[in-house]
Amino acid sequence: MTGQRSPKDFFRPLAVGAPEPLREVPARPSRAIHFFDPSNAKMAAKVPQMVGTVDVLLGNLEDAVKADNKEAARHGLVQIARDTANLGGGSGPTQLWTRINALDSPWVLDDLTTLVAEIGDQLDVVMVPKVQGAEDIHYVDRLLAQLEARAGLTRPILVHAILETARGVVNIEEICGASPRMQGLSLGPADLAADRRMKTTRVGGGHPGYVVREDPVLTSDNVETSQRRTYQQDLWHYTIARMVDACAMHGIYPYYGPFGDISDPVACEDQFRNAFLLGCVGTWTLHPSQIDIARRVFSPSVDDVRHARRVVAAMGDGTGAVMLDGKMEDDASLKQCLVMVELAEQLAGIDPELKEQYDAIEVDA
Ligand SMILES: CC(=O)SCCNC(=O)CCNC(=O)[C@H](O)C(C)(C)COP(=O)(O)OP(=O)(O)OC[C@H]1O[C@@H](n2cnc3c(N)ncnc32)[C@H](O)[C@@H]1OP(=O)(O)O
Ligand SMILES: CC(=O)C(=O)O
Ligand SMILES: [Mg+2]
Repeated sequence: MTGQRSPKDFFRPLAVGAPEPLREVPARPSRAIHFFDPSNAKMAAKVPQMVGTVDVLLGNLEDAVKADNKEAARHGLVQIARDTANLGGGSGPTQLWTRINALDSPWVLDDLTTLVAEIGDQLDVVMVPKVQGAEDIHYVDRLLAQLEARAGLTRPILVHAILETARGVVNIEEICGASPRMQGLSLGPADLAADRRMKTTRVGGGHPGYVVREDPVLTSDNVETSQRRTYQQDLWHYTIARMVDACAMHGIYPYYGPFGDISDPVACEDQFRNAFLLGCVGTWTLHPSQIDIARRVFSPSVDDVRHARRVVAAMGDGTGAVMLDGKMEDDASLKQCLVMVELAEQLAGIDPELKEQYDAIEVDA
């Protein structure tokens, strides 16, 4: 593809002295990417006690941080990273991510130069907003390599793109494949809606006007018998499905994004669950009350793990077909069950409560 590195150069460091790019993106649990504003003293004070209770803590520097607080947020994040034990750095229970300012903003260069120099060894992933195409990832890729080399880092910092422009959606495959640093994609429903000129005013979630109406039921005299029901549809289905395919193709991870109606945990849970079922590995949490929802939704249920283990056991060498509870299982349903079993094992490795629940599962023949 034009502008892409040749296969032989794809995994070469982009600066002398920069760490070797990873061949495979580590599958680290990231059910909840919890956003906080490092310039908000009350939020910042809560961060140390959140380590170990949430998979990812993300210091947000972009939208939702007031322009006057941009520098305070950047320096606040450096301070928090330095002062908080077991936060980020490629191991430990909670990863440290940041969302930098947009690439055309006056703040982004200082965001990257400061953060990589000061806390690059702790920073696991840099989230880049409003990514339009591979050229944005190439810019960040080279700059990170130069800064990593200067800071003497031995582990590459990964990059996550937010899909929040129509052009970004159109270029989704080239964005995912632009660099071995690419860790994943998140949906940016608020900016994306504005860029597409959608007629919504929300941050993620459904809309009561986006419906399908059932056909009229007529009597033999051609009179309508009852009111026709409507069914609300998911505004984000198309975009999430594209993200899942593009990410799966490139071996990276898709995430839902923000659900702005903090006061509606039920609808929040539904949106998160749709994303989980379609293939997303996690979501953002904007408020502490959303963390438990994300953790619950993006961890396979005990019933699903029990069923998956039963299929694995029944399928023996993994070939052929068997009947379980009146249903046919074969190589393909086994593969789905293995996705569930592997995710459960991975999560049990970092979540003692889940480990206890999964360990207690008894699988009958
Ligand atoms: C479209 C996008 O770009 S989405 C991404 C950008 N947006 C964000 O990052 C938003 C992050 N979240 C927030 O700013 C806040 O949660 C808000 C503005 C939504 C609500 O904040 P508040 O009105 O303070 O909520 P609330 O009163 O319920 O907070 C309860 C407590 O939780 C704290 N809290 C709220 N949000 C967070 C958070 N994200 N992380 C840690 N603590 C938090 C509050 O400081 C408050 O602390 P206190 O008990 O010591 O007073
Ligand atoms: C997530 C985000 O930044 C947006 O929805 O615009
Ligand atoms: Mg946005």
